[in-house]
Amino acid sequence: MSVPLFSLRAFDVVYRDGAGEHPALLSLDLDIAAGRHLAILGESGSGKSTLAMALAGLLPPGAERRGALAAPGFAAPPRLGRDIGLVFQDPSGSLDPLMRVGDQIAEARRVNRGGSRGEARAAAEAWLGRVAIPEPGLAARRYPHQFSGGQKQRIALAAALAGDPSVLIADEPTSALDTVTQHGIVALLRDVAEAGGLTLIFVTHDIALASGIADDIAILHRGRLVESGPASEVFEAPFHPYTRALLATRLTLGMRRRRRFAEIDPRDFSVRVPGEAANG
Ligand SMILES: Nc1ncnc2c1ncn2[C@@H]1O[C@H](COP(=O)(O)OP(=O)(O)OP(=O)(O)O)[C@@H](O)[C@H]1O
Repeated sequence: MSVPLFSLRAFDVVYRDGAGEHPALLSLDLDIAAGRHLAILGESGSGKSTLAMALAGLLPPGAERRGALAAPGFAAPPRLGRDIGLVFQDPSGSLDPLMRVGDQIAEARRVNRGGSRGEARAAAEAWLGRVAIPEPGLAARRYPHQFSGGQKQRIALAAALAGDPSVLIADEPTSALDTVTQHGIVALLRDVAEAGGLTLIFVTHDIALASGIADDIAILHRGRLVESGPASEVFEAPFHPYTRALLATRLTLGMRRRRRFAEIDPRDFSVRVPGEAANG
């Protein structure tokens, strides 16, 4: 790999609160390559969001970092909005309900890239078009509540990209959406990342979505990186028993959601399909 965008070595994150210490990431060694699409995959609580927030420089004050997290692929320390765009699971959390969506995207443009108000407004409408919001000129004058959940996520994406970042971190951006809308958002993320030559870091618990978007995969389990590499290698020749178990659960992806990860026994990584013998 040429110079990685991000490089983590023996990287730990520990949360501390009144109830004690909660290790969220343990001894992570990972290089993230520029221009590729990385899916960070794992079940709930495995540390995916913690890793995404650490990369974005957004760990909360109570989080203690140890080890190294460097950004050698940037000329200067990366800045949120300008170098790194961020979208979350709930687009309402990143959109101001009292502000017209066009103004929000224009503001993100001006704060990060300067220019006149007119230029920023034009950029906002162009972005609304690029994320496939119909009638961008009219849409720009509407408020977030006047859009569907999927449209709001598209608008949040436009705001995240308005500052022309080179990296987009998407933390479970489709979890709150129905399946059809999910696939539309994933296709859009892939398209905008490809068109802009962006590095995409996509956090998900869903193997099917990860396999639809990722060049590279990093799999977390209980705060540890158990496997990482090109998606084709990880999916075709998984090395770690947890990855093999995770892929075995892929058979159940068409089934009810709650079954997906509950079937892996953390003690021996065997896969237990409810009502059947373990096949791990
Ligand atoms: N602010 C916090 N204070 C204390 N513990 C935290 C905090 N944030 C996360 N944790 C703990 O750190 C661990 C990793 O959490 P994290 O949110 O990174 O996992 P995740 O894989 O993104 O999970 P999910 O998919 O459910 O969002 C969990 O045990 C979680 O309870």
